Amino acid sequence: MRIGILGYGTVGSGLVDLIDNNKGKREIEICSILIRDIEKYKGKKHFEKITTNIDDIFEQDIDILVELIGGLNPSLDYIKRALNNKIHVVTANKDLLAEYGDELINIANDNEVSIKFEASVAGGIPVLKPLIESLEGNNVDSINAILNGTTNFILSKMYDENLSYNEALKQAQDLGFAEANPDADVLGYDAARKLSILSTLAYDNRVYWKDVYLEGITDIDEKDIEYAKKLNCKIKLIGQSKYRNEKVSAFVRPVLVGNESILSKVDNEFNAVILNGDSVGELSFIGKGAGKLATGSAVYSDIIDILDNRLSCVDSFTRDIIKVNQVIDSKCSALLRFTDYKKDEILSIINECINKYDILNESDELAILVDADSEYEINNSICVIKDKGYCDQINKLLKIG
Ligand SMILES: NC(=O)C1=CN([C@@H]2O[C@H](COP(=O)(O)OP(=O)(O)OC[C@H]3O[C@@H](n4cnc5c(N)ncnc54)[C@H](OP(=O)(O)O)[C@@H]3O)[C@@H](O)[C@H]2O)C=CC1
Ligand SMILES: N[C@@H](CC=O)C(=O)O
Repeated sequence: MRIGILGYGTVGSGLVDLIDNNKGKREIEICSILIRDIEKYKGKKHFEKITTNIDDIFEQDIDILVELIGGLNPSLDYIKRALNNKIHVVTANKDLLAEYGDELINIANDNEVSIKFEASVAGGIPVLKPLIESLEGNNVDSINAILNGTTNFILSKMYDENLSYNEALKQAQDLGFAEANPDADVLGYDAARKLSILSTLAYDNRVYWKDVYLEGITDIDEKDIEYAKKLNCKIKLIGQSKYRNEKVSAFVRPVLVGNESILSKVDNEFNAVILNGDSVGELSFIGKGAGKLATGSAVYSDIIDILDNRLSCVDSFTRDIIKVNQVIDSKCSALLRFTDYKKDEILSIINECINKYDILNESDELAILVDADSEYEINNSICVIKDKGYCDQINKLLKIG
């Protein structure tokens, strides 16, 4: 099997190591590797195969194009060119799948080749293949997940080692976990894209990533961590989606997760995906969600599937986009923090609109934990408090488990 690799960074070099380490077991020939800045790669193995010219890749009569550049451009053009030339594609690029999954699957189908993307969701965890193949006999109705290694790493380091947000982000970047632009990680876009890919496959309807309710971790501060510890919780960037009565609800947001739950035990760059199938029940997948060899492992497995002619069908992306509800319409709890506030007035509104509350702090700021019948109730009381001018700065952090 002759392959061309686009990108020789974290994942590209992880894949090359895996191919070299497995030499003799499998016939995979690296024909050419595309990068931008040749100077950076002097002294690296396979230097003789490195090029900055995309045409060199397509002139090599390759069977598979492996795209590990990231982003939408020029990856989209390169992948389309491969598919239209009847070359299989393997990619780790969730940005592309979330935005153009429908178009790419259609082009692949028209050309009778495969596009595989195991590494695009949850790095090294084999979760798409079980979802596409092994769970065919199920209707999956919920996904609860940690889908971004960088943010999970940052939140773990802030919680366990009292690292500042910036120190932890720098470490995640040095370890190769973060995206080229880490805003995609910390603002939640990356996790939303991954949740949309998982939800599309799980519910066999296209869930568009921009319809997912989205909050990143940039507002999480030391006080949130203190409250989390007080409540026996951790803070995790959770991706959750549910399918009920032909409707989907989906969010990516930082959440207080009870210490007894599986998700609270998933730390650092590890990811977790918990699915519920109507036949099999709950299934949990946990493993490294980012990093060179872990992600390389998922890319390698896609190449082997093509080599062994295991080409599964993923038409879910070509279905109609389904409406996504962004607010939780069932019982829920949240931590509310008020700075510069009128305490009595706020509590009287909370009393009117919300079932139950506990005060956690009323010295330097007001912090209360509320239990409500739905998130609408919580949002409603926040609106009233703001409208009446009792507090401008209100932070809300959902609590689950
Ligand atoms: N890092 C991780 O843990 C994971 C990453 N992914 C995904 O894998 C993909 C690759 O990520 P990662 O390896 O971390 O990225 P890196 O930034 O480490 O590497 C990117 C590589 O692509 C090359 N490249 C970038 N743009 C171009 C271009 N326009 N033309 C030619 N070459 C280009 C870069 O070359 P140069 O150095 O010369 O600029 C570099 O070799 C992304 O889609 C990412 O989201 C998925 C799961 C986990
Ligand atoms: N930046 C991503 C890399 C893997 O998808 C992450 O941190 O999870």
